[in-house]
Amino acid sequence: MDKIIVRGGNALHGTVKVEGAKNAVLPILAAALLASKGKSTLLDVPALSDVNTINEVLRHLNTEVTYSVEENKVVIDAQDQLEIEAPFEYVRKMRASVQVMGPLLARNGHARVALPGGCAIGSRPIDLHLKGFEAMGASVTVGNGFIEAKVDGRLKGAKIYLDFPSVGATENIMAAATLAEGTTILENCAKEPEIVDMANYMNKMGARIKGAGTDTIRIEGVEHLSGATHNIIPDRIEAGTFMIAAAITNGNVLIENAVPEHLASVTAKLKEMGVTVEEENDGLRVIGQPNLRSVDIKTMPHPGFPTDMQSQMMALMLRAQGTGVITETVFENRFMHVEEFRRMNANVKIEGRSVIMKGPSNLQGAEVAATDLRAGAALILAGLVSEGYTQVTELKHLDRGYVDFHKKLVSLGADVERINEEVREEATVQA
Ligand SMILES: CC(=O)N[C@H]1[C@@H](OP(=O)(O)OP(=O)(O)OC[C@H]2O[C@@H](n3ccc(=O)[nH]c3=O)[C@H](O)[C@@H]2O)O[C@H](CO)[C@@H](O)[C@@H]1O
Ligand SMILES: C=C(OP(=O)(O)O)C(=O)O
Repeated sequence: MDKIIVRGGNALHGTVKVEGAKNAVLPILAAALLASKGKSTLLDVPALSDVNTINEVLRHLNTEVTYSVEENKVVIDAQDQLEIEAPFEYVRKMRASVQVMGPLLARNGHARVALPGGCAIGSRPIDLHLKGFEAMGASVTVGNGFIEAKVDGRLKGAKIYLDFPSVGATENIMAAATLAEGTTILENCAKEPEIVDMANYMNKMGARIKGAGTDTIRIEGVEHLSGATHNIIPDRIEAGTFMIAAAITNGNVLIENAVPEHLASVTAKLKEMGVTVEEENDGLRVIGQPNLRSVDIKTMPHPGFPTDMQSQMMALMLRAQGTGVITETVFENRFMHVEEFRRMNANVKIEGRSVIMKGPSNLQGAEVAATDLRAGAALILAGLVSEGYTQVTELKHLDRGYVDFHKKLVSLGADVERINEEVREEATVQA
């Protein structure tokens, strides 16, 4: 089992380059299933374990997927008749596998996807996705651990209002609607930059989508879509994580490829705390400052403060003066990292959906577990400013969303090492 060992104390300096966005590439790879003619070529694809998982799902569904990790490129040929089923072995590894449901239903008139179940951050139902498919004429049944959706002929365009601006539901319904008969109007939909990226890709395939990035999306269905070439947008959450790495260590880092508009809410909170954030031609420069002020933060759908930055921001807030409050409104249970922070001597407590921090905490190195993907990054960030050594385990979560996280930190001057415990034990036995 791998672990990352961090020795705190080094300020980070230099330039770090952001990869393509995990949350854009996953639904876009799923949408590649819509192309019954030609191949799709996706560029700037990050080398993440989640990308391997979705590629496996696509192969299982009878597409040909060629992945060149060195070139950050995936080519998908989905022209043959597709299979209909995404089994549990994939969905349990990665919930985003459910994003194949809309494209499969639209292309095959039939899709069977294993029920995703909950995960470390909450129960995460997909009722809104399913209501959307039903509104477009599909019949949806749940049984034996699967969700099955079927439609006779084509889906029908419909007016659909989402009770909550769910990212996944917006993407799944938008993809399904591209091949529906007539027009779909999706209201109160999610406005995340990844949705705009996915709509841009599908429009290149021949779809007719307008309004992505606003709260109403209008999709005029077409008869077929063709493969297209598309560059994935930069990962705003990876960028935000490195912004915090610079701020927390009192460093000075240029985060290359960061898109300022995608990070407006994160930048605003960092500035409110006293951190310097400057726009440069090729990204954002973050310059840490001593004596940070505590702030109050509420996670919200985009353009609000992203839930995927909540735990990293908590690491920074632990270092600020005074009382700060973070309220999580998007997921019901995204505070598993709080107990791990406490093991590092953090002064932090949970009250309902809020976490209250009285700072600054004198953080101490400890052995901690990455309870989810962003928690893993947040614990490493806290380790950068802790006394002594921090060991972070359960790195499979981190690898879902960060490419070479420890190597990038090392290139900025951090004292971070990734070790493989089994290899180390073997070496000890041999010695
Ligand atoms: C692969 C991907 O892009 N993942 C992102 C996506 O997840 P995901 O698409 O799963 O997130 P959603 O926006 O759908 O979920 C937000 C909230 O809505 C609830 N909900 C959602 C759908 C539904 O049918 N019913 C329902 O109740 C969820 O339980 C959750 O509490 O957006 C989240 C919110 O920005 C991010 O944290 C994830 O990183
Ligand atoms: C929660 C996240 O991702 P997923 O929806 O893939 O679990 C995340 O990226 O922080």
